[in-house]
Amino acid sequence: MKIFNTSQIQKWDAYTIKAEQITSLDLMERAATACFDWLTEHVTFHNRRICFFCGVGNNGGDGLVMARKCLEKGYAVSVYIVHFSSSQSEDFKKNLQRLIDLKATINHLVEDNSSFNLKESDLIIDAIFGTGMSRDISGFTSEIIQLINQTGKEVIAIDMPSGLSTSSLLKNDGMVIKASTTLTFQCPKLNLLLPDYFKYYGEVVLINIGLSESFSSVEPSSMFYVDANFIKSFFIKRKKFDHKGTFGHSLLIGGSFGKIGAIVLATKAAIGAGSGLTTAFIPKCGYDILQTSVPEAMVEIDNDLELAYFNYKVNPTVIGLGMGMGTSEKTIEGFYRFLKHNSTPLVIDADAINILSKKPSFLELLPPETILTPHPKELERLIGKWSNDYEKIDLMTDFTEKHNCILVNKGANTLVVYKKEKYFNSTGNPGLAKGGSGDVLTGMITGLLAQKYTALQASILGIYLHGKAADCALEKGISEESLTASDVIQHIDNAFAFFSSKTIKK
Ligand SMILES: NC(=O)C1=CN([C@@H]2O[C@H](COP(=O)(O)OP(=O)(O)OC[C@H]3O[C@@H](n4cnc5c(N)ncnc54)[C@H](OP(=O)(O)O)[C@@H]3O)[C@@H](O)[C@H]2O)[C@@H](O)CC1
Ligand SMILES: [K+]
Repeated sequence: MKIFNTSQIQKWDAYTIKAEQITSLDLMERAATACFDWLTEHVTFHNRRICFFCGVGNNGGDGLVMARKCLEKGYAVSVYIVHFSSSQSEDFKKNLQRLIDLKATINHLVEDNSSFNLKESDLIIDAIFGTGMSRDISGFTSEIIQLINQTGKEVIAIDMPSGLSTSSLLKNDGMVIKASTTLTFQCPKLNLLLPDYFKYYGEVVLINIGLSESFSSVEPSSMFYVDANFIKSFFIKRKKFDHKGTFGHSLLIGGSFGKIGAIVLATKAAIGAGSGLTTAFIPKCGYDILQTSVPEAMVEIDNDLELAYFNYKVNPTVIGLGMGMGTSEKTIEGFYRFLKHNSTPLVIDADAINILSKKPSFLELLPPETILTPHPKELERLIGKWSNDYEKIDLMTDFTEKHNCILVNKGANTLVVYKKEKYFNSTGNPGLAKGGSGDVLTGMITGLLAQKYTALQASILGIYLHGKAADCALEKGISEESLTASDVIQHIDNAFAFFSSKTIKK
């Protein structure tokens, strides 16, 4: 799914109105009804008042429609209009009149009369500003936002938490509604994916308001939300006469005394991701462990007791390396010699990334479109410090342009950056924040790259399936706390099933 900015969303809105021959008022009704439906499914109305804080633009209009629908159902409702401007949108005015016709009590908050009282059990709906928020909030509107935040009550934001723009740096930190849930329309917004603003947007729910799909297929964007439909657009299904040679040969290089587990996980994950043949190249101390724990893999060992010679004999399609590899002088020297002679596509993780950070001149030796999979600390060592998420994305962009590589920044909404293109993952859960998850991801991306996927596709498919496998594990009853990297490997099959399964009918 493409991620659009405010002006593109406004274009999309206008396009839908024209294509479907509906009015903007109809679209507002549709959007607010979808939010109301979500509320009725997810919120308890019993013994509870719903307090709508509405601006005077179309976001406020959405709030008014929702308030009307709540009143029609007999729910307890209070409406507060935040008069931040004397000009009101036409659709806001029409919906305000409809509420007045229903004899609803409307409270008007203005500069010199902006107080309100909330009760313990109140639920707040934030419909003050949506995508139209275009400048810093000041005066009594900012006081209202702060008062709402101070109540510490559950807040559901409509489209955007008021005060947060769709896709520009927040300059006035603190002047934004802190929502527990944000019901955003049609497509995710960049600021609803960035870790910096999580404290404002909380859980993000995409509300389909039926905007025209043909617009999003032609409107360009360099930012994408990686969901199931996106994966389907390039997923390769296996064919009857495919054989193991069709799916490449993955070589996983890594491991050191005490860290053989990392290479075991990566090797299993490459196999789980569909690699045709898989070899692990490790120090001798891991030989028995690998052969016993991954019988599907071939194993070769380094001439030294640690990884130093990189003297493997196989001829792989792709190499994934770094997991548990260590950063001793011998390993650094061996890695340098390896890079000098290697032309096989690479996926680089963990200690190999740390070596590249220490020896930036090695970066010139990477084959084109090498995939690097750093966690945030490794990323910082590689590209330098950033002071906000926008700066981080800029640094990642510059790095991938300079070195013609792909960066996979692991975390919630794992981000893949390839030059101007950015891909945010939609799958995964906090259970993945545990040692071993990264080794599994690198193994999976390596196994996918061994097949017929491009480096960018393998990265995107890898992050999606990795997160999906973790989600499937939770669906089977494993908790976020107890989820292990091995659980993720065990559920790769469930993750694939969304795209590749054939149901056998009896
Ligand atoms: N296609 C869709 O997705 C659909 C969207 N819909 C809904 O419409 C929402 C967008 O509505 P909107 O354009 O009227 O803007 P909104 O966010 O209500 O802001 C109101 C006005 O505030 C003003 N203003 C800005 N910053 C300010 C500030 N700091 N301090 C004071 N004033 C400030 C600014 O006016 P200005 O003063 O700049 O002329 C702006 O116009 C969207 O989020 C969604 O909820 C649905 O109804 C239908 C389908
Ligand atoms: K809002």
